Amino acid sequence: MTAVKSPSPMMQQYLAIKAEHVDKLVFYRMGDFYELFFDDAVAAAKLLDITLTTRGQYNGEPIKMAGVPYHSVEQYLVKLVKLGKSVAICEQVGEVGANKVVERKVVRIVTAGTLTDSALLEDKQTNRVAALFVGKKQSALAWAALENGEFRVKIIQINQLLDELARLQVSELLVDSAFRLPENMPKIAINRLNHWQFAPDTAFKLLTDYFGSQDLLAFGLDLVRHSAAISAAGALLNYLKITQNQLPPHMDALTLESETQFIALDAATRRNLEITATLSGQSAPTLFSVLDECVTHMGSRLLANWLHHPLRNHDHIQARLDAVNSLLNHDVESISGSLKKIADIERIAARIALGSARPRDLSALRDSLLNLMEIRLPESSLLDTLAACFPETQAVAELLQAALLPEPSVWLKDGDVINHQYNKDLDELRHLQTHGDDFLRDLEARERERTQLSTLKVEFNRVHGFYIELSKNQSEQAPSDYQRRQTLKNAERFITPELKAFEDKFLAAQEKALALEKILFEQLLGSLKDALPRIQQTAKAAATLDVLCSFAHTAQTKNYAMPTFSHDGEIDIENGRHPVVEQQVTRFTPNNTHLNATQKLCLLTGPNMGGKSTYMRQIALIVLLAHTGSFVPAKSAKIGKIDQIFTRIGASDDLASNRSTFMVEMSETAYILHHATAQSLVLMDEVGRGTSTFDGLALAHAIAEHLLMKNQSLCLFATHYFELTKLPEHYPTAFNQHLSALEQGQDIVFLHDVQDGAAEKSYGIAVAKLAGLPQRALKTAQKQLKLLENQNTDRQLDLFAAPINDESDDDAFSGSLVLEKLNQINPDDLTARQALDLIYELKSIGQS
Ligand SMILES: Nc1ncnc2c1ncn2[C@@H]1O[C@H](COP(=O)(O)OP(=O)(O)OP(=O)(O)O)[C@@H](O)[C@H]1O
Repeated sequence: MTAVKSPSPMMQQYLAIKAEHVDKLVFYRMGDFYELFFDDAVAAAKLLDITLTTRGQYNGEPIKMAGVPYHSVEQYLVKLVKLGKSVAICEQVGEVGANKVVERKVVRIVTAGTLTDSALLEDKQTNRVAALFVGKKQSALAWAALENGEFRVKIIQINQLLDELARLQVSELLVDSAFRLPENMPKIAINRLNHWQFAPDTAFKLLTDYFGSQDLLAFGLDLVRHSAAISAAGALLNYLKITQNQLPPHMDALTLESETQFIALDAATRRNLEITATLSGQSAPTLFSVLDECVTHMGSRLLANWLHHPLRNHDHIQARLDAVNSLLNHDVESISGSLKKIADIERIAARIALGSARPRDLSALRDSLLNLMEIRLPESSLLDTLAACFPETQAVAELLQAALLPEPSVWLKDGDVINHQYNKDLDELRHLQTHGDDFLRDLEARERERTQLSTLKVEFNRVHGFYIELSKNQSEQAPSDYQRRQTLKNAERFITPELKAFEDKFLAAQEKALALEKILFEQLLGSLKDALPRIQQTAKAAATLDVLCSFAHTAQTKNYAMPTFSHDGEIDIENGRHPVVEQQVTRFTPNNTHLNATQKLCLLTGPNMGGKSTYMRQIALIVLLAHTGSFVPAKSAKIGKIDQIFTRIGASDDLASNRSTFMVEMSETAYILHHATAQSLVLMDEVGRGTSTFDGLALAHAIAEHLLMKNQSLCLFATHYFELTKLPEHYPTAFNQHLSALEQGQDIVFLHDVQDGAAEKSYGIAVAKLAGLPQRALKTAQKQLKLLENQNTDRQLDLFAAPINDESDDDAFSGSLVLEKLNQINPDDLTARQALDLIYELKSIGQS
């Protein structure tokens, strides 16, 4: 029987650490490498494409091992985090001793949502981690961005989860271990927490301790009404504490977000409008890629956030618009020029908070703060507020100016970070070193004089320290007090007692100086931590200014106009353009849009490729842009109160969740019909086309009617079903428009021009010709079409003749139509004849 050897002390240490981080890959530091063992090694070898080897034995089996060099660890971490893995970084924290295993500790856990290293983060994307709590009565989502101290929570319905994740662009979600994820989850890292980690009492205590308050009422949260929100926020804070090995000190408030703050966009709408990603997942061309003229990464990230969070409050929007307008009349270029010199101080602030800032972070912060103070802004209420932020960090800039060398070393361990005249002791130690040069020159001169040896030099190198060097020829004549230190091919190096004494003093001074610089740097970080709220505020102000300048720049170069707002339900756009498509075509045809109380649902017809989707999206994008405070691609735009934008555009199979095109289409439509209000903007593109013609037509008709009568939203309804163009005859708030095209022989020319009335034909065959369908197939299609048209004149599908079974609903529809009609008239303005006509009209509505 072979005795099983007990694991080595090092392996025992590893196993103990691994036991605490079962679900993570443990990167175990050994000298210049991070090593992974057992299953972690197998997984890492596969994921990172690195060599799998073995080292020693455990339970009689070779231990599998894989490793990555410590100096290039970041590239491996990026890969793993992108694949949704979490990594526990285990460092050597004790002194390396001869006979014992060096002490090691997990110093941080790297997860997708909690990264702060600049090398691991996307420059233009805010990285967020969220925690979901699902309670019996209430559910809540809390989220945080370590890079800027954002910490928020919102009470949500569980079916809104995907919309919220899309809005916040979350990269990591924490859920209860028992939670069943929805089928069509986006590809983000999921980490499961134990149920107890959401316990409201523990969460409440953690949060109140963190904020140093007795309760959370200052944040609008009380334990009875918001226990779900408190659970979610507490679990999240605890997770941050574990991953960062400390409570992040820079989240100074927990904000309870309300439903009414932003225009709501569901996940499908964000996708369809291609705000920050194209439908195929690319980063360009998108609304963001076209608008991003920001010169700082902070600005770009804030712009992306603004585009995903259109405001509802007209005053707040107007403040942004006024600022853009003021900048337009000023020299925007010079402000942008100054902003270009600003570093990513938002992320530097986070690194200061977490104690990982490096010397060059602080010098960049110093230079940025000084530059910001030089910027002069034109007047506007918002710009005045921003301008007032910059001097707030003057004291910080001055402290950094005093404390840091103009160009400090990259690494603190190399010294030369702290400024001269900042600390007396450091100056003295440094003096000893510079003074050392004089001493050496003096020694060299004296020794040459004494020995009369012409090749004698006194020098220093990092490995061998100080030495006196003589050429081979003259080395034999070295005085007796010269002790040999090193023999080279052509020279001998010596040391003397005097030089040795100096070396000891010099090296001690150097060591002391380095140690002192380290202490001073830590102290500096400590003082900066106290100033964090002001630094964060300045960072936010700089980012805001950058976005406003970007808006002004776009307005100027792309000919955008300032939108205006009203309290009515209307969208009135003159010469509107699609911000992205107009950049891609040589000549974009602008179009007008008039949606209001009398024209609520526009039935949009026209040939394929005629520009229907572009036109519909451009309206949504103009509305969205206006609510971010940007000027808009139009000659003018007046927009009423909007609460939500819905889109049902395009047919894409949701293969991941095994839902057919038609199923996706219907569930998105169902969601819209359940949620759209009279203040919503709804875009429907060819609903019903995913099923048979009659089913599709009947559904499209019913959906349009529902939108008209129940939701009463402002709506664009693109369709190929010509039968639907009869709707306006029965519903006065529906109206027809079409995208025009010209037929030249068998060919078709798209004019992309929106005109009143319905399209006369669909031009399907002409478009198919354009797409290169073989002549023979085209001819057959033409014949077939003639046949079908002849048959159909006899059996035209009459949707409006068909009785609707649900009489009560029918009555309600007619009733509301009558009411709507009555609301539109002023009896005093009617002649007797008009009044009589009106009675006939009302009667006919009742009978229809
Ligand atoms: N207003 C416009 N001015 C110039 N070009 C336009 C305009 N609108 C659309 N286009 C061009 O026409 C192309 C087709 O437009 P779009 O996809 O909107 O057509 P569609 O009617 O929705 O087609 P389908 O019914 O096949 O989806 C666009 O990619 C764009 O190049």
